[in-house]
Amino acid sequence: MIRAHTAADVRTAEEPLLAAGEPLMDRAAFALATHVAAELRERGHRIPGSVILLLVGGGNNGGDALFAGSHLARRGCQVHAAVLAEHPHAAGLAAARAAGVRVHELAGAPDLNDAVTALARRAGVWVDALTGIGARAPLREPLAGLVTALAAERAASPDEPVVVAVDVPSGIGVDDGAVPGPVLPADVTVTMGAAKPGLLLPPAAALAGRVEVVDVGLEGGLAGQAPAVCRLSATDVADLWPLPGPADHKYTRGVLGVVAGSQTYPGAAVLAVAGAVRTGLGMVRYHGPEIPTSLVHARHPEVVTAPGRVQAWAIGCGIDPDDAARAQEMERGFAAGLAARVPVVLDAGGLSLVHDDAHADLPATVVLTPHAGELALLLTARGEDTTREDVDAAPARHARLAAEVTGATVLLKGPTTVVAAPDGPLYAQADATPWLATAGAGDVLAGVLGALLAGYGDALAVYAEGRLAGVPASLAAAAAYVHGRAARLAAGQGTPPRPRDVIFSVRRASHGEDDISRHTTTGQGGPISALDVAVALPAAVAGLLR
Ligand SMILES: NC(=O)C1=CN([C@@H]2O[C@H](COP(=O)(O)OP(=O)(O)OC[C@H]3O[C@@H](n4cnc5c(N)ncnc54)[C@H](OP(=O)(O)O)[C@@H]3O)[C@@H](O)[C@H]2O)[C@@H](O)CC1
Ligand SMILES: [K+]
Repeated sequence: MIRAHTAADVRTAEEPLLAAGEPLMDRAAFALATHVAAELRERGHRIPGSVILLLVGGGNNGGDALFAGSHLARRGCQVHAAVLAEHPHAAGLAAARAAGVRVHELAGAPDLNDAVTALARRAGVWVDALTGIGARAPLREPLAGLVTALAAERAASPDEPVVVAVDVPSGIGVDDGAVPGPVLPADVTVTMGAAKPGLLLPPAAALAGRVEVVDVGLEGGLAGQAPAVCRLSATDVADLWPLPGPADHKYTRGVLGVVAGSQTYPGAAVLAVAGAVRTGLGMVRYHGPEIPTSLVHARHPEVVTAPGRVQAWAIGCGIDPDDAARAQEMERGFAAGLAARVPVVLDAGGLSLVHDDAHADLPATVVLTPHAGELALLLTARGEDTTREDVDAAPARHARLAAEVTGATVLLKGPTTVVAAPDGPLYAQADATPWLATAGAGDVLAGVLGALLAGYGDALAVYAEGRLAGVPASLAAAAAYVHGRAARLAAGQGTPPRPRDVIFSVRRASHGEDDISRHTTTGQGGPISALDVAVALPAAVAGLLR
């Protein structure tokens, strides 16, 4: 699991180490230099003679780059430092000069953008060390204008330079993933001590490139701090998976009640049921009108239509809330779920059930699965005026707000899926493929999540007593992971990345570098349908349980 910690938590963890004289910046700088060298090697460049440009701000983030630059200069690189602050890190500057780094003091220069762009044109690697966790986004002028000019220069450059961000791409919201102003998109972000929330959360995460976490010795200090954002890996999902035992039967494995599909949108029923059945559970009880029922039975003869006890509900896929009969059926299922205190997934039309506060203060075992537009509608209906654009600009904040307003857990669908409960960490899962943006994919996800929740059976009913606090959110993140993994398999793109907590350990003198966002199989993949995703689910689950 990747655990991302806020800037404040990182500072709290580093304080006693700095007071004890631990050389945190040396570790950070050495790892940064090693990663820059690795990028050069990976692109087939020799390290001696390579031209590197450091973009140096006035804080310790700039200090990291200056010390790293001195290592690289000693390895024969031609290193230029564009120093953009009046008072850069003094020791870093001295070390850089001593090692032969060419220092260009450009703070206050009238032709700043031209001067830096001219240096940038000659360099194969740009190291973005303008600001790190000590800065408040957005970047101020003149750095904002400079970053805009460099981003344009890079986009126009025929042999794209590699951009390595130090700790975070300068200008992102470190704690919330916001992008309130210009940011130079990075190929790699080398982050110190722990991942930061903005490296996992949309929209900033998309500007961080591959994220490398450097162990500088903070893990002890961070162990007592709850992470702000988590990302599950295959191992975490496998640990959460409800495995059937020899004594299990269909009722103990979990029964899911599904209220999905309508005469107008019958296919949604098939997809939601397929998602559930192929994720694995004891049984599905389907509640719907004639056409969707016969389609469901044609594909899944094992599905039962008789009413009876269930351990979870999935409600709303393919249902127009204006369809009075279907709306009544949704309400019946929801009320039954709440009364029995079993988990309920509300998707698509089912979200209308929480547009008013008739069901105020829901338990976190109710999981809402909106996309950005549906979340904006829900928040607006609950008195928090919100547009789709607002949600896109700050997905995590709005998912958390919806969780606080309703009490429910919220899984906000998107290229990176964000899960928020009223408390506890956020989850940010980026396991899927752009091919998954296709009709019906959300119906399959509702089925996957319903099956997982049903698999926990009545255990989740005690959630109200707090024994399994946080489990609905982690199961929602696990559902997003498996859904994404199945989509990648279906699209021929292999499995999602395998994140690890610490990738590069300087203190352990490890040279076993890896990264947290490189996929095991690359390639563009190919188109998929929602049904393809459902079909790939058993293989996706089997692969992760191996
Ligand atoms: N965690 C760890 O283990 C380790 C962390 N380390 C490193 O320390 C970094 C944190 O360093 P830090 O605290 O010195 O702050 P930093 O990010 O350089 O920013 C301050 C500078 O930015 C400027 N500035 C601020 N806002 C701005 C804006 N909107 N727009 C423009 N400028 C703005 C501000 O100027 P001022 O506002 O003061 O005029 C000042 O010059 C951290 O990210 C990591 O890289 C390693 O060295 C050791 C191990
Ligand atoms: K930076």
